[in-house]
Amino acid sequence: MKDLTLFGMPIALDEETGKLVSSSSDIRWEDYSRKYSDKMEGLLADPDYKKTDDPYYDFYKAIVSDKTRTAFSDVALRYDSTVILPGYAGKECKKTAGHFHLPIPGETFSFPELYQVISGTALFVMQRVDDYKKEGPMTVNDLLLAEVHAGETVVIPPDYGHCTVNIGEGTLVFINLVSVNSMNYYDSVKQSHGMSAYVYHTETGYQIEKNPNYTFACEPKIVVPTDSPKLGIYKDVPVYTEFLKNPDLYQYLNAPKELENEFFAMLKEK
Ligand SMILES: O=P(O)(O)OC[C@H]1O[C@](O)(CO)[C@@H](O)[C@@H]1O
Repeated sequence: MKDLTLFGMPIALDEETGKLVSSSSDIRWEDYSRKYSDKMEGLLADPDYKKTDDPYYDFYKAIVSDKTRTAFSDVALRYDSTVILPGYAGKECKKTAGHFHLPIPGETFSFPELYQVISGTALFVMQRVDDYKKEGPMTVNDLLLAEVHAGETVVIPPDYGHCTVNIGEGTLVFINLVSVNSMNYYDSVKQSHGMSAYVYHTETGYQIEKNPNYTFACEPKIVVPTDSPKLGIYKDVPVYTEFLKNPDLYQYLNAPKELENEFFAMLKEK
């Protein structure tokens, strides 16, 4: 068992099964699901990779303790976790499917989403396109690849489609804080055979390749996150703990306009 102290609550990773385990009966998740490689069909760099028994990632929806449930529901935010298992599809690093968020009701832009890495190393692929519901090739106007290590946090800006890639050698565990009203849109990513950057494992780390099913009006930028007091983000401090101190500070996840620049300002080019 590996203790995952960055969760801010007693949750460990069972390294044999890759599953999260809570040592407190008070902590629950609303739902759990595991995605296997067959469900990634059409999203991978290699269209022929279809090993159906290869586990890709687990999703734990709405993790709360009885004591903290209302702190999250009062501000309409949800705390989930995703665990991407080790391994590769050919040479491609394992990743989540990827999606865009639909616009906030009554607005022209979508909900942002906060992610903190709990264990392992992630590359968050974040892409802004000309039209996320386009049927032909989407044009990428901005492509940010955020390298995020355990204890670090990134916020996906409104209107950026995103997926998370496991670029470490082991299991990647991360949490997200997101509006309960945020809805996902998958079709255009699926039709494009994944996000606009494919990430491959190499001897020295990882390598990026542009997905040929997109048109590019920009070059990919590798960035790293920094602390942001305005966003309640501090390296090695669990977002869960920080959120409970001041849930209202995280209202930017429901109403992002005022702090939007900060989502970009906290990212530094590598
Ligand atoms: O919905 P996808 O693209 O399979 O990815 C799952 C991801 O989406 C979320 O469910 C919430 O937006 C994340 O917690 C998770 O990492």
